[in-house]
Amino acid sequence: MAKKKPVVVITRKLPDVVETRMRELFETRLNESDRALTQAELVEAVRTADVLVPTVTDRIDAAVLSQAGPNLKLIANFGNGVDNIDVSTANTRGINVTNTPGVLTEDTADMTMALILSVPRRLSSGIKALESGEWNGWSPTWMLGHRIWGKRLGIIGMGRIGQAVARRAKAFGMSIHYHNRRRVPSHIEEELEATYWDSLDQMLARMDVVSIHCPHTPGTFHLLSARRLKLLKKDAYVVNTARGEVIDENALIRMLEAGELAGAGLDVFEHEPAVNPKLVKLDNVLLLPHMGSATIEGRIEMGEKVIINIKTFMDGHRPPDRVLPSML
Ligand SMILES: O=CC(=O)O
Repeated sequence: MAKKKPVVVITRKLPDVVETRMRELFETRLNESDRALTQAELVEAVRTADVLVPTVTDRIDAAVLSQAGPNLKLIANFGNGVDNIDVSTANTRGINVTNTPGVLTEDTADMTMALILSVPRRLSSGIKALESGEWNGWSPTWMLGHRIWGKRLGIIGMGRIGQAVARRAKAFGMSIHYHNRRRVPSHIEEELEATYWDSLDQMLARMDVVSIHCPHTPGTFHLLSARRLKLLKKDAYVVNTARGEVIDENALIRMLEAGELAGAGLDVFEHEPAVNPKLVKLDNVLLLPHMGSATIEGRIEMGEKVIINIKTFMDGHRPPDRVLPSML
């Protein structure tokens, strides 16, 4: 008798090729509407699924997990960050969690580099000025930004994405500095000519641009606190393509409004999808709607990773991208 296919509940619309392959392999339940599920709908999903495929927009907390049916054995996140999932509770309940690392590294690093280049060079203000008809022609003193070449980039979180950003920034003539829980292997430091700062505070005080690449965990919540933001130079820029919660957004806004920071490039926000209207009003910011990994190629590869994780797990093996609470 053929083995029963696992019931896989997918919370959001995924690329067509991914959904087609999922349908071939699993008893797949899709969300045709592409709106985020309500908490009640999520509870219904975990009650009935063998495997849940959530995304960053689904909060799989202890309350949701407490409603999980006996068949739920795997949460295969369509995404790299797993701060949307209570991994410890899942673990205690015998539910495995996987993510999709690696495949969105280069795309997210590209988007980060785009922000690192765009904010100091005032791309957003320039575009607005041109579109509103404000531009009267070239002027020696109009719309001046800051040079990138020769500036110091401070990377917070030197994992895959942090390193990919460092590689790009080095090619643009920036010097690379980083703070990380652990020092990266010396051959990587040498390749990137990167300086390690054990003290985040000391690094912040010296940087021209600071870019965040650590995950959001209880330990990194508001890592860039009001106190730490004040350590930055007045002409420094902050870039965030990681998670909004890593920065105290209200403190950042106050500093940008007061001219105590030169500008910010943000792809993520503390209360997504809400964006603080005060941020939108600022002209020294470039804001993007969480697009860091938004490439067709990347999203298909993320889907392939999800499929491999489910398939491997269902075949009785350890899924390649298993996330353990100790890794966070
Ligand atoms: O932000 C997106 C992800 O973590 O995959």
